[in-house]
Amino acid sequence: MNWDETTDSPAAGAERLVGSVADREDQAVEAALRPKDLGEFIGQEKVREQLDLVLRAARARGATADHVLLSGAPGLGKTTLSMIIAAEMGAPIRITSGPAIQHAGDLAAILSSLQEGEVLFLDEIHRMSRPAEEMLYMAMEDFRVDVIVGKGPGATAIPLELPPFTLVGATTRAGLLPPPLRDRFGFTAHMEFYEPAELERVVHRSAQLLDVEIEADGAAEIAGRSRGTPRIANRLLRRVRDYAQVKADGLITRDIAGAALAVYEVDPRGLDRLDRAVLTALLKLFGGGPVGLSTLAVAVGEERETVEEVAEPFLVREGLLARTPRGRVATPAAWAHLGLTPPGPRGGGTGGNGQGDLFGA
Ligand SMILES: Nc1ncnc2c1ncn2[C@@H]1O[C@H](COP(=O)(O)OP(=O)(O)OP(=O)(O)O)[C@@H](O)[C@H]1O
Repeated sequence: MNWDETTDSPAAGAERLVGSVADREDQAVEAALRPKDLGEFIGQEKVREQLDLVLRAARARGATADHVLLSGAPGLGKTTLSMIIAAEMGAPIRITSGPAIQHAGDLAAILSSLQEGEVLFLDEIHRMSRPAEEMLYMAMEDFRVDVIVGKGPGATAIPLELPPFTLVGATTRAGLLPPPLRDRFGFTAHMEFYEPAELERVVHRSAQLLDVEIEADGAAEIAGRSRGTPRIANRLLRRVRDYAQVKADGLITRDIAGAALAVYEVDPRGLDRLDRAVLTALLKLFGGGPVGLSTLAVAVGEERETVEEVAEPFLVREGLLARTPRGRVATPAAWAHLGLTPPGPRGGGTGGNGQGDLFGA
């Protein structure tokens, strides 16, 4: 699975119950739900094993850990892992992000105030400005930066020694990082979407921390609708908890979880209203495609970008929709998911106009 093509865009994810980007409520409660050490961190076995070796070896040498690059979709635990790295190294952590560092001076200010061994977590590292990025190369390699004082021909570079530190960079798209930056990380970990069984464990753990009673079937129901993402699992758990409190006695069973998530229009596979509207239009109006993106967007009354960036990534990842040079095409799984019969070889079934993009997309 190529996650580069399948991540929700940050702007789009924020307002959906199944969006993978943190909303305000997530930010408020996530701190309480974060695993504190590698042992508590669920799933991502390979990453955990490799990181454990890197950190143990550094500790045994009494050295600062190598720089770490974490790549993967939002909500898979990159921030959590960076905090775990700091905790395992017994080091403080400073958290910032690429978009917050627009000038090299912003980065110089942060770097020059780091303590020895400190972990600097740089989220969305691919969105840093170019001059800051170049300053980071030298800081990562030689623990030194050149601070430029003055402007024009009179400008001078004053070298500044930095204490050894560990940079933990996070990105949703490792492919967007320039190779000189990527090469300066001693350890790169790619985080995959979680398996349903792993998400069940996440739900059980969070339920315990939130003091919510949940049956195994209830946790499985929530996990199956969480799109492989712990952040979404935790968010759905909170909505199901509300429902269980108001409509029942607080205990989350499979039926309660299913009924609660039906209210929020999250279906058993994790598709929401928009995802289903796109699939339904593709199947019912266009016979499963191929149809151009613009036509599909008009048919569901959404912007082209919304369909492309919000709905499609998950549909593609789930194998329900394919992007082909001739347009969007539904897979047999899409017909099955919506309980519809695909048209026969001579254009029977629900039919469709079989046209490409009327709007020239
Ligand atoms: N492996 C895990 N085990 C248990 N909980 C997890 C795990 N990974 C993530 N979580 C939970 O999911 C939530 C989101 O995780 P986190 O903020 O680390 O994601 P992220 O990848 O940094 O997201 P973003 O890219 O948006 O910053 C946290 O509250 C955390 O508790």
